[in-house]
Amino acid sequence: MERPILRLKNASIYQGDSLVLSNVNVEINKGDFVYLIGKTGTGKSSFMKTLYGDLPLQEGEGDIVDFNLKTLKESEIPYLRRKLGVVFQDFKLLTDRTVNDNLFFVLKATGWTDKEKMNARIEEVLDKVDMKTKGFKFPHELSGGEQQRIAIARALLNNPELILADEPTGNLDPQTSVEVMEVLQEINKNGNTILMATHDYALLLKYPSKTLKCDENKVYEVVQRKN
Ligand SMILES: Nc1ncnc2c1ncn2[C@@H]1O[C@H](COP(=O)(O)OP(=O)(O)OP(=O)(O)O)[C@@H](O)[C@H]1O
Repeated sequence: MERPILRLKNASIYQGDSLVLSNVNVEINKGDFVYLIGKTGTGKSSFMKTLYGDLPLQEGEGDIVDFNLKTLKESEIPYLRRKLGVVFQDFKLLTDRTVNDNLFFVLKATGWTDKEKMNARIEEVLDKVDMKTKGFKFPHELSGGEQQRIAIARALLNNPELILADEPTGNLDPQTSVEVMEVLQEINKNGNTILMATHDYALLLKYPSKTLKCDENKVYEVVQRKN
């Protein structure tokens, strides 16, 4: 069997000295779409941050896209992030440049040099999120849902093995959330693995999938009722 994309074993996650999650055992396999739910302050963001190297894993074991989180060095973090696509609630687009230049910036920063290939890749990812005609726009000229679709396109640039989306619909109205979710579903159908933290139970009901819940310092899988 293929190795899981993410595997945490007896992992404990701390913010400073305080324990946020203990004894976490989680596996995510290629092609999975997994939700991470839980009340505010239960540790969803801390969990995500540990996965993209923003919080060190202090206890237990963790392997993600072939990196060992326990022994991860500061200098390895950029390489880990290249194999991950991270999407945030507040989009985090650079406001002083167009969509194309936002995407170009990331390609350049991750070692791409051939202009033709860069432009072709930008067109490809914009097409995946149905934003091919909006490359010349500045972020402030786009709606929240459109900005999030650009952020998803940006996450796809380097063909990530795993997409980590932390409350990607948190700033969007229900209709726009569904549109962004459709994009994520489509990307998942095309083979991308996605872990998405969310508060939005309506999305969970509409698009049921494997669900992990943070509660009382633990992470456990929720069995969804089918009715
Ligand atoms: N930078 C930090 N320094 C210290 N404590 C923190 C920090 N960030 C979060 N915490 C604490 O860690 C715990 C988990 O917070 P976290 O942000 O991971 O929860 P969350 O489930 O993502 O919440 P939300 O849904 O509100 O984003 C909380 O008790 C929070 O106060």
